[in-house]
Amino acid sequence: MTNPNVNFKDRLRALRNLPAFFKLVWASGRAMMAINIVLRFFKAAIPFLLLFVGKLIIDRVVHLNQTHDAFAESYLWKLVAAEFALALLSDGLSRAITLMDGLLGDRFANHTSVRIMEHAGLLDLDQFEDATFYDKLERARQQTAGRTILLSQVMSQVQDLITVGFLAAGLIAFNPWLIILLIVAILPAFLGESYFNDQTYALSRRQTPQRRELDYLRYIGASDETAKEIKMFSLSRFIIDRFKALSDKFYLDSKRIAIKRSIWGTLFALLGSLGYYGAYVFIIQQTVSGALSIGELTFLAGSFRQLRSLLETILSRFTSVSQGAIYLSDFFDFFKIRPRIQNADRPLPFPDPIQQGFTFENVGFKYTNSERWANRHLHFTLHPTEKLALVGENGAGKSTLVKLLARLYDPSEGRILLDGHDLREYDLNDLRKHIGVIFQDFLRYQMTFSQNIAAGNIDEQTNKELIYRSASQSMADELAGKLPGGYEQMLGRRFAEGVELSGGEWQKVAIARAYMRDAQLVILDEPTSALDARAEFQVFERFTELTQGKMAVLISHRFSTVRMADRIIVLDKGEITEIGTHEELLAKGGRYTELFELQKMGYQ
Ligand SMILES: Nc1ncnc2c1ncn2[C@@H]1O[C@H](COP(=O)(O)OP(=O)(O)OP(=O)(O)O)[C@@H](O)[C@H]1O
Repeated sequence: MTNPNVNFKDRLRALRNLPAFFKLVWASGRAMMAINIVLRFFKAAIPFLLLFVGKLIIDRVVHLNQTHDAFAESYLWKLVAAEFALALLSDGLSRAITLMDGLLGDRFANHTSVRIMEHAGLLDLDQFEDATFYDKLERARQQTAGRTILLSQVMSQVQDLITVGFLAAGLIAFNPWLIILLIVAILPAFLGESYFNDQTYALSRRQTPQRRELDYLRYIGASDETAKEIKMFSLSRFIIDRFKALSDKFYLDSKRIAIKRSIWGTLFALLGSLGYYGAYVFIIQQTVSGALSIGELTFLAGSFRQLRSLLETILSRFTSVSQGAIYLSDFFDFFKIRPRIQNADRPLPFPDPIQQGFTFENVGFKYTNSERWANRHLHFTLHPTEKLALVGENGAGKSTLVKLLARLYDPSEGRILLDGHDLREYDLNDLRKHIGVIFQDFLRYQMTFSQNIAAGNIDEQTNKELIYRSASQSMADELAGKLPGGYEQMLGRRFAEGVELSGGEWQKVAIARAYMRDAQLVILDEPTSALDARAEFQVFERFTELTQGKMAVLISHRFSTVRMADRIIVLDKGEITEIGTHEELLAKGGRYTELFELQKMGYQ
């Protein structure tokens, strides 16, 4: 993790993110951004113009008090009309700017959310399993609202700087020392502000993992998916207590900084007021002595007051802009994460049909966050048209093996060949298209029955015939007949009118996904565990029939299913201990026989 302590230099450096940021904003709404800039430019000139016209009006009034000049009077009313017009314009511009900011902000938020999802879609499975990565993803995601605010902050900053330019020009024309007095009065407040922002940022970074935990607790504490278990185990209190302990700590840490900040802020504001009144006294003295007109007095006092508040706003906004820019680093850092599993420079097309099969050559694999080998010394070939079953106790490495086969991970040692070429040489998209996998923890999409099946090959989502056929092949079609909405029935409980399915029913729906694509290799990683013995037998019998001429890998703990395979691999602690047909393995009297006998006993 990067150092959570930031200093002024880091802040300035973070501003370098702004051009890339504005490029993104520009991409999400060109016309809106251009209009916004023009509006803000006009708005920037108005405070100066108002003060200036005000000065002219007062001087004219004073002049009229002394001489009754009809021409001067009509000029006075023109000035008043101009000031009124300026006030109206200012109001109109403010509203238009707020509207543009809001609309542009919404577009930008949508645009970046899409970019985050697109990028996340490219990343590797093991990157999602890494906590540091998750923190980055979380920060990138979380600050969507912050980035929208940053957008209008930067725009306002530029606008205010232009206004300062106008006002300062007027002030300098009168007395440049007033500007220096102004800066001296404001600087301490700025430094204090920036110090406390650094503290807040460091705190919020330190708290990211805990915030994730809080979100998680909030989720398991109150969600449709968790309610059943939480109730039965009476876990509610446990979760609430954990949530409270964490959130109280959060609160105390933030409170400490907020109090310190408020005390110092008051002191610094006092300094600012001293500076202002010093200048005010000076201007009054000059007016009394006759060096300035009353109009000039109001103009200068007004300019000084507005400059002070503008500069304070600009300086404190600088800390929040740079703060936002630092958060932007997190955002851009997320986009810098590159998937390790990538296409070769000149990728090979997936062989169609496969000639020699998949060969594991001394393949070993360790998960990034683990020291243990999940698979080791894997040596075997999966031949074309062969049905292979994987058997082993929990944690033996069966799922890992199939994830390697589908190239969700690359081996840590050894290699996997497909028709004599390393799997890494093939086009990834092509590979994924030709391999169909249904995992034990397949997703239960809170979508319609039909969409749940189409998920297996989303390009064919409108191909009703294919969807019906796949459902019938996995025996999910009987279920559709019973649902009130048929194939268009919403599944799950999250959305209105959704119907929840039983575990086994969900599994049949998931298996239908495997039939949606014409894959050359189909992997079923135990998606049948919730089916009753007869249903599982039927599902696999059909599966074997329907995938004739194709390669398949099956994982199941039921031997009635396993024995349907042409060959069986027995895994133990990640390594292959036996390999052969059901009969060969039984004849051997080894681990397979032992597991087989155990299960037989269970059925007696
Ligand atoms: N994402 C992961 N990160 C770290 N370790 C993991 C991960 N997934 C699995 N493992 C570890 O790798 C080993 C093999 O797990 P795998 O899921 O391949 O076993 P399995 O044979 O499929 O088990 P089961 O029959 O319970 O599904 C286990 O020790 C497990 O703890």
